[in-house]
Amino acid sequence: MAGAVRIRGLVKDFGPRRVLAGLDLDVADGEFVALLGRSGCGKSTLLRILAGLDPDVEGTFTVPERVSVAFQQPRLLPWRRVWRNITLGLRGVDGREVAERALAEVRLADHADAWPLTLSGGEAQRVSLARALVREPELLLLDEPFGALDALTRLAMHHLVEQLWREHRPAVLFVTHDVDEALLLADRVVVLDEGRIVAEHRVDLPRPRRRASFADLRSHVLSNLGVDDVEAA
Ligand SMILES: Nc1ncnc2c1ncn2[C@@H]1O[C@H](COP(=O)(O)OP(=O)(O)OP(=O)(O)O)[C@@H](O)[C@H]1O
Repeated sequence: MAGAVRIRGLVKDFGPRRVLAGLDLDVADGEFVALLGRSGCGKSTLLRILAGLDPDVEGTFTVPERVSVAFQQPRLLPWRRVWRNITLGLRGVDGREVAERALAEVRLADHADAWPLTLSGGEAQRVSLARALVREPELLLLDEPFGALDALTRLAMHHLVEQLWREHRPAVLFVTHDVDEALLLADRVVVLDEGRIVAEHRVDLPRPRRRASFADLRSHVLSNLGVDDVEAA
């Protein structure tokens, strides 16, 4: 297989500020990769570039044909019902039926006719995931999708994302600040700093994972991020 993502020597400048400095990264078909790094290190910039939202770069990258994105804020259109938000831009399909199927997958089967402003944060984020899924992405770009959610809703979303990934098997590039979240979900954790990948860790643990199973790896990743693991023994 050609691989889902291949990035070589990617450089991105905002004026005099170099945000990506010759970044290389591969993501295999169906692989779940978490991208960690300090605030402002260029994670969202990288995702925006891969999503085709910022063509002004140097270097090369290839992504598959079907790429979907979900952001920290669900970005639903408040004047369209939930099902219309999901199918917006999809052509040649029975939108209602496709939306209902996707909503059932994110456990919101009875919310097709709801208005976005009546949804909780977790529900809106699940609609955002459904909208990403109906495009049957080969690559799913998730930019801190649970960053704005409370801890319990986050836990439920971890299970849901893992299950959806298992069923659909897109490659995933998942930006998060949460090391535990990365180790719970990803096949590989990569750490970005100074515009390049500075460390990577394969997470060879069976799923579903427990936090206790990755305590050592957690300390290691945190030290790559320049943070002491206060929970370490
Ligand atoms: N459109 C823009 N114009 C100018 N500078 C920008 C623009 N977008 C991002 N930047 C700068 O590029 C750097 C990287 O931003 P980016 O949003 O990619 O970081 P991040 O790693 O996703 O941060 P966070 O974890 O806080 O979301 C930051 O210094 C930011 O200020």
